[in-house]
Amino acid sequence: MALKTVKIPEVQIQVDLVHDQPRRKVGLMGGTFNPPHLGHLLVAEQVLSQLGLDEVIFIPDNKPPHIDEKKTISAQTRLEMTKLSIQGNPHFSVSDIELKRGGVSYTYDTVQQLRREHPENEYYFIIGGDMVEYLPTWYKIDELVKIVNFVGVKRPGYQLTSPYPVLWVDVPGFEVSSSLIRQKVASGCSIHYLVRDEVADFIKEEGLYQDGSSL
Ligand SMILES: Nc1ncnc2c1ncn2[C@@H]1O[C@H](COP(=O)(O)OP(=O)(O)OP(=O)(O)O)[C@@H](O)[C@H]1O
Ligand SMILES: O=C(O)c1ccc[n+]([C@@H]2O[C@H](COP(=O)([O-])O)[C@@H](O)[C@H]2O)c1
Repeated sequence: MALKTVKIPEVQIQVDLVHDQPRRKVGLMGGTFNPPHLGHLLVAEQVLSQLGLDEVIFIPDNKPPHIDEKKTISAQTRLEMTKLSIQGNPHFSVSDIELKRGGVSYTYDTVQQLRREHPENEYYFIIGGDMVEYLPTWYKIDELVKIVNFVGVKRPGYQLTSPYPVLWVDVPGFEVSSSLIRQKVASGCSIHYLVRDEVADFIKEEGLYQDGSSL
């Protein structure tokens, strides 16, 4: 059989690299993490697996919008403890985006910045059930709900309705909080099994929370 070479005219194909790829589902776990405890890890892991997220990024705030700053230790120290807390989980990471930006850490600013840097991602902001009733007070909340999915983690004793769309996730209740950890350290009580060993060691080595001034 005789073969003939045929010249095909050049065709220009434009591929939309952003929207032709499946969007990555990224969870954001914002917090003061003063200190990070096993409740944070339990919640992040459950949300990751129940919603089929690709990863969860822990974001320690620089200046929390609604917390008395005097009770908070340095952002750098909280960042360091958060890194220790997530060690070994390939789906977890820690971002210093709010520390680098400085000032009060509004979630709207953080999500906008992340969307600019990673337009391929779809974001899920994880909040404890205790936070949901305060959503109406958040900075630029009407715009924020349009660019992020809020995931509410059911926490016993807190209101489970919100004027804004919230994706509710059932997580076994584990009533640990950073305030409880600070109280236990100040009163010389064990925090074993409430925080990662690495975090407990760090708190001890640095002498954090011992004088009760951060209660
Ligand atoms: N045990 C828990 N179960 C479910 N969600 C939690 C739990 N602890 C904290 N969260 C949620 O994790 C996020 C970050 O919390 P944060 O760092 O302020 O810790 P916290 O334990 O609530 O701190 P504090 O006791 O100092 O108020 C918030 O959305 C909070 O509601
Ligand atoms: O943007 C806001 O107005 C806003 C108000 C309250 C809380 N947040 C964020 O919610 C996360 C949990 O807050 P907190 O106070 O429980 O540590 C943390 O990332 C905060 O920056 C954000």
